[in-house]
Amino acid sequence: MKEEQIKKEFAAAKEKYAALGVDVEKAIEKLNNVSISIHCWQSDDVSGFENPEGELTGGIQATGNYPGKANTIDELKNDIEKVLELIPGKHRLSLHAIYGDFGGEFVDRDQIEPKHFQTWMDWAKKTGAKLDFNSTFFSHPKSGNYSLSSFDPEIRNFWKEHLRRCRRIAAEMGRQQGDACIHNIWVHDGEKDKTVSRIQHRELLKESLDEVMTEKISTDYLKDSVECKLFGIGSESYVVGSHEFYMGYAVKNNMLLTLDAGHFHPTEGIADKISSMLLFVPEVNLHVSRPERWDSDHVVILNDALLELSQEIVRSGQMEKVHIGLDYFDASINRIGAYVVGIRSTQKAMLQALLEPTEKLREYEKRDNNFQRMAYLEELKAMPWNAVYNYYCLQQGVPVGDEYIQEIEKYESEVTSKR
Ligand SMILES: C[C@H](O)[C@H](O)[C@@H](O)C(=O)CO
Ligand SMILES: [Mn+2]
Repeated sequence: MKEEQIKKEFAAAKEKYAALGVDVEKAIEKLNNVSISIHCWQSDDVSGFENPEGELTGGIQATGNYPGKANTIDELKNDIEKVLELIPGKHRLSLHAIYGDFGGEFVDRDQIEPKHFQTWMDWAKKTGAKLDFNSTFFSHPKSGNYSLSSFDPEIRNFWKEHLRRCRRIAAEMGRQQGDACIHNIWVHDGEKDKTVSRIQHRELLKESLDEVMTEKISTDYLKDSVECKLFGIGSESYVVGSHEFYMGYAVKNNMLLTLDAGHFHPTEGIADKISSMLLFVPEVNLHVSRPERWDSDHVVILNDALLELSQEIVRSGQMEKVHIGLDYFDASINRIGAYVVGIRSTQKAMLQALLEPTEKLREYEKRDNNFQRMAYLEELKAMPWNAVYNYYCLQQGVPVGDEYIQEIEKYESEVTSKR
């Protein structure tokens, strides 16, 4: 697309939005402050570098076998750098504990230390992408159905030590980057079929978390967030860390709650949860995903669920308290493409929400003018928000419109297809 055309379309869009009382430049500025936490695990189908040939367990599954996955830390870094070149704004990278730089040695989960992530911290400094972190309880011989909530004290101790170390690693990331690292805690524990000892396992999970959390670490460095789930593959009947469990836990302990779009009943969205949770927890962490009939972790696209979620984030007036992270892993398509589409779609949804004349809509709402509210909400769908996004990309020196597709094809033919 020609620069002149992009600017012309932007000028027309700006005028249209101004007529609704919307300041387009302000919306762009706010969008530019939205740092999306990019999940490292789309690049390699959640294999990691601890035991890359091992089985992916914990009730999650990456389906497909598209060539070109990242096999080494360097490949992963290169892929993420390519992604960062193709999207506007400054973003974060979310690492799982199995992605450490273990120097070819096997380092078990109860042995990991900040030093195993120092090369990542150096990379983050160099690229300007801050880090978030995730403890990894799955894909390990000691995590069958249960880890932190196991009846076996040895198993629990092993995972408590893992969690303790992950918190310290995340805190060190936060310290070095001068910005708190969000440490996400997702524990897959659960069972395939009707489970009788539900409360016992939940007591154990609570006990394990409580014990590890006695180590106080400043939220200047570390923000712990707990992620619930309704069911997984092989844990269809019972997941210890359910929504009620972690909502209760986060509220009681004043911690962050992670809402993953794929972790609820198939037709239940997470958008409407934002305004409630912000009243009871200090901040909310999101795992933006796309469940297709189940928690299938499809690439995020610009659909109604994403738009509603973005609207609720913006309308809450507390954008700075909602951390947007991505969580999907599609192994059936070009993985760089999967990242770029998901990130750009998330930004487009956020931009549409930021371009909403919310106060005007609220005025109608207050007066019970619900036809007008509905009509404007419909009209907004056809407003030229994409011209604004194109202009934002131009401003930031990244591909405009569909230009990123060619870039990805080029990277595929020159880099990923040769792996
Ligand atoms: C790999 C991630 O930690 C994982 O996807 C988790 O966040 C999740 O959502 C499990 O379903
Ligand atoms: Mn998740």
